[in-house]
Amino acid sequence: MSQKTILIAGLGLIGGSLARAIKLGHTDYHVSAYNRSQAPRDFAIQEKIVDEVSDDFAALAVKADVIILNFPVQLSIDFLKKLATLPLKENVLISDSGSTKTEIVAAAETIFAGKSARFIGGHPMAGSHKTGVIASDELLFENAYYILTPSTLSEPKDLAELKDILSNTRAKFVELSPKDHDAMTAVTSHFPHVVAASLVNNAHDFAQLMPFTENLAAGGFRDMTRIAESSPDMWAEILMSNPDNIIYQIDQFSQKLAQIKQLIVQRQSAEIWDFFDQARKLRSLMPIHKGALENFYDLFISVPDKSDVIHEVLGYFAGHNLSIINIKINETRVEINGVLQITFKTEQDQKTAEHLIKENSDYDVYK
Ligand SMILES: NC(=O)C1=CN([C@@H]2O[C@H](COP(=O)(O)OP(=O)(O)OC[C@H]3O[C@@H](n4cnc5c(N)ncnc54)[C@H](O)[C@@H]3O)[C@@H](O)[C@H]2O)C=CC1
Ligand SMILES: O=C(O)C(=O)Cc1ccc(O)cc1
Repeated sequence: MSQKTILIAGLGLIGGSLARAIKLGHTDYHVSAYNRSQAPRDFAIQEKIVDEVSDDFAALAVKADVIILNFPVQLSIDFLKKLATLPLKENVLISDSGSTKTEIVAAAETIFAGKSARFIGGHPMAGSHKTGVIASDELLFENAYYILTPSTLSEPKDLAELKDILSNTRAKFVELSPKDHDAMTAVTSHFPHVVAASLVNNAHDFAQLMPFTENLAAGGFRDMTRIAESSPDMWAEILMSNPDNIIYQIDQFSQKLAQIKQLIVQRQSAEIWDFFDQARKLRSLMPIHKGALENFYDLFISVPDKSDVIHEVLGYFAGHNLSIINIKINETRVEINGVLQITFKTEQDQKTAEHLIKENSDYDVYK
């Protein structure tokens, strides 16, 4: 154990979650936090998320051994520039949590060329559409990938040091080049946010003609658009920071839409079936089915909206000694089925439970 001062700059959802995890994992560390506004600072002290808070970035930065920037991407680059003007500690280790990596790593390499500061880009691949320290959670990154992008300002021992500092996030660390990171996250994160926002805007436009439309949005629309409630500040910056990869995805996607449109125009029902079947098979093979809790096994049960349904389903398992890790019921509405999600520790328990539910009820069960 070593005494270190860790500065969390930006006490929002990500900064707050990192601070919580770091402090819980390393009680010997002094964790300080910069935030421009007072309410998050007061909250963080009250909740014992950090040891010290201030709106004086420079004063905290010069005392820090490790600095993690948790701002919208472009602002983190501005803060890197500020850091370069300060008498920082020798060999200070700097990282960030931004959703794009090429721009910030290139900026750090230029800004700190010839200085002793070390820089490693970071991106925890978990989060929420919510913002702010109030939504922060020390388990936010558990089992999620945490991408680290080394730079010319870092060596393997620096990576090991950063992983140790972040170890209590319980994330899975992966090293990628900034370029590969930005290409891949454009597909799985940045472009889907563009689609979600477009779906909502599209429904709204159509509702100008037929106002009842929005009332008919069901579970599928809700699942596909939750992230449209994300912060516009953050997403505008992400698009500006990774434009070429996102434009490429928009072009690829436009081609896919044009293809399916053509199939519909030509009434090619067999090909349309193949289009959906291919997606269904591919999705079932994607690692997202393991969720954040890799190696845990989920069952999704379509259940009626009644108060004792969890009791009822658990009753089917009586005497089978199944290890259940988590039970969650997604929002249900009167007369509409809800989804009961039960997470098991082993595949065998998942199979047994599936069998028992099918034997005792006519509920649909999915993995
Ligand atoms: N929200 C998410 O799900 C994820 C976000 N990220 C990245 O993490 C970074 C932080 O995002 P969140 O914590 O979600 O956002 P947030 O909105 O919860 O927090 C942003 C922080 O930046 C500060 N800030 C904003 N403008 C400022 C300014 N002009 N001067 C000083 N401070 C300012 C705010 O006070 C706040 O502390 C972003 O770069 C984002 O791309 C990465 C992974 C997941
Ligand atoms: O809300 C969600 O599900 C997200 O997609 C969270 C998220 C947002 C930004 C990132 O860079 C990584 C993860």
